[in-house]
Amino acid sequence: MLNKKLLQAVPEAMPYIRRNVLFQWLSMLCGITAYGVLALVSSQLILERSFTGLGFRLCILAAALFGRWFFTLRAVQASAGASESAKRTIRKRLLAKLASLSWDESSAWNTSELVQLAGEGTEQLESYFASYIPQFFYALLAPLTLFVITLFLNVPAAFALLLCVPLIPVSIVAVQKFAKKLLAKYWGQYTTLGDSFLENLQGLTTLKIYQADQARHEKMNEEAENFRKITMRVLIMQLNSISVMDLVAYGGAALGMLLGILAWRTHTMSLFRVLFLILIASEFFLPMRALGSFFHIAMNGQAAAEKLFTILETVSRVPGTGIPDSLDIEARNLGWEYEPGHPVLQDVSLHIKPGASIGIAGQSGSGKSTLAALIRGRLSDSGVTIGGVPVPDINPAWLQENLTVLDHHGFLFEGTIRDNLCLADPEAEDEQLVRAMKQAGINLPLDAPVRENGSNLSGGQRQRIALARALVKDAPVLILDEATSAVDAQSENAIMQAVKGLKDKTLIIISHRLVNLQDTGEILVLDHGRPAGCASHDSLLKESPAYASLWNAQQELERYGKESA
Ligand SMILES: Nc1ncnc2c1ncn2[C@@H]1O[C@H](COP(=O)(O)OP(=O)(O)OP(=O)(O)O)[C@@H](O)[C@H]1O
Repeated sequence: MLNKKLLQAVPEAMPYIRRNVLFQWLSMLCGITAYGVLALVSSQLILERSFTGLGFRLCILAAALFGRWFFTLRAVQASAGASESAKRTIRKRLLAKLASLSWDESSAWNTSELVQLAGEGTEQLESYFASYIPQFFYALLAPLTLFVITLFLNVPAAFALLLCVPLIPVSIVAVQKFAKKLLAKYWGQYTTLGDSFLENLQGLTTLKIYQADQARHEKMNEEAENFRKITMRVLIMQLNSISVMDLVAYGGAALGMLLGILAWRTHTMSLFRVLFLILIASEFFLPMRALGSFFHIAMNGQAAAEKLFTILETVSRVPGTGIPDSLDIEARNLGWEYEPGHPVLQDVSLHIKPGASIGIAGQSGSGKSTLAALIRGRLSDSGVTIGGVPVPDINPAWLQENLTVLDHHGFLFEGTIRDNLCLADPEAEDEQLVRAMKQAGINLPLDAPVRENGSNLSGGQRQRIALARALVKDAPVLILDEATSAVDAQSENAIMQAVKGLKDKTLIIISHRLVNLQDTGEILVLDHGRPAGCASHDSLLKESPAYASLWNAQQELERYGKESA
């Protein structure tokens, strides 16, 4: 009934949990005192019809009620503390873990699942720490305390009440196995629905263009209906088990009261004792009954926790600490496969000296971006070295400092152009920013507003601002991975001109348009992941049939394009 792993995951919550249990216990003692005074005053009024000492007793009653209110308040505060520390710790650990994973390690989880776990999943764990765990200990402590008190009132009733209490946890354990399976399924459907929703939202324009939105809508309705059904099954299971617990709790309390009344009728118990027993009998069961209701919330939290732990327990690569002493990039007989038995790169060798420029060419799917990802450390393989140090062993901060990548869609954030450029260097002066903009061939004011993802700019403007940002960063190695594939010819020229002007940088340029690679020192040609030549443009035309056929096909296409224009 207790998840040790979860408890150990948030040791910070333990002091709050201990305080919560203590305050609940003190609150219960105050409640018992109040019941005791009530029973005493009532029996006095009934039997003696006298008001002697009533004022004093009422003062004790008021003090006991105040104590109950005060300690309950403190228990609630401790509960809030436990919940806050649990949420903070779990979210921190989750984010730290995700940040420590390499790109290929983290791509095993999709975005919406992670968002759901960090949000809703962690919220559900909050109830586990704030309500379930303290209640678990309190529900053990309370009946034992009441048992000791009841022993002074009536021994058979005390034993009867104590023996009925464990029936509640027994019923909880009985549903636990079934509930666990059901809740795992519930979480599975919840994340699937979240995934579909996010994917459909992101691809809504495409769905509309291809008039596929209606079909997707129906599919999502189907998934939502399945989720509704499983939610109903969870609720039915919870309501049924709560009904069983109610039966045990109130049935047990009634039994205790009955035994007390019978003892009173046979004159073996005073009226005060009977009244006191009647008042406290339900208190025996209420903590266990509350534990039962929290149990269902806790089970939900545990289903989310199972998923959280699969992430937290992922053995991630220890980040490298190496600092290369040169920018010599080398790969010897490099191979890579995303899935076992499906090689994407085989036998690739290259050597890029500092300040050199290299083009990577090949048909779509030939492994160009994969090679770039290996060079920049996004995939954990030690086949590429920089300055003799395998890339995964290099300090990630060093890699980020020295390598900059510009892909086909440089992301722009909401704000101004200045805000976006200053991401690369928060200290950069306006003069430096303007120079980079000029170099990238863009003529817009630094304070020009940028909407989310640059939606108020043209594709060409967006990409040129992204290049300007890369220039502000001024890293010695610049990787362009299809940086011009989504822009107009004018922007493509401006970007390529700017790149050609970067004489002091190591340039790795991946482009489908081979004219963009023509001026690089060397071009590595990939054919289905295998090297098919590495030389200058002119030599490759003669020596590499794969390159020559790519070039000729492109020339043919461009000629056709010009003629038909
Ligand atoms: N994350 C991934 N998981 C599994 N396979 C992948 C992954 N990324 C790429 N691939 C596969 O690896 C192969 C090479 O992909 P890569 O993106 O490196 O090719 P590319 O030459 O850059 O293609 P393009 O020119 O179209 O961008 C493809 O068959 C692709 O399906």
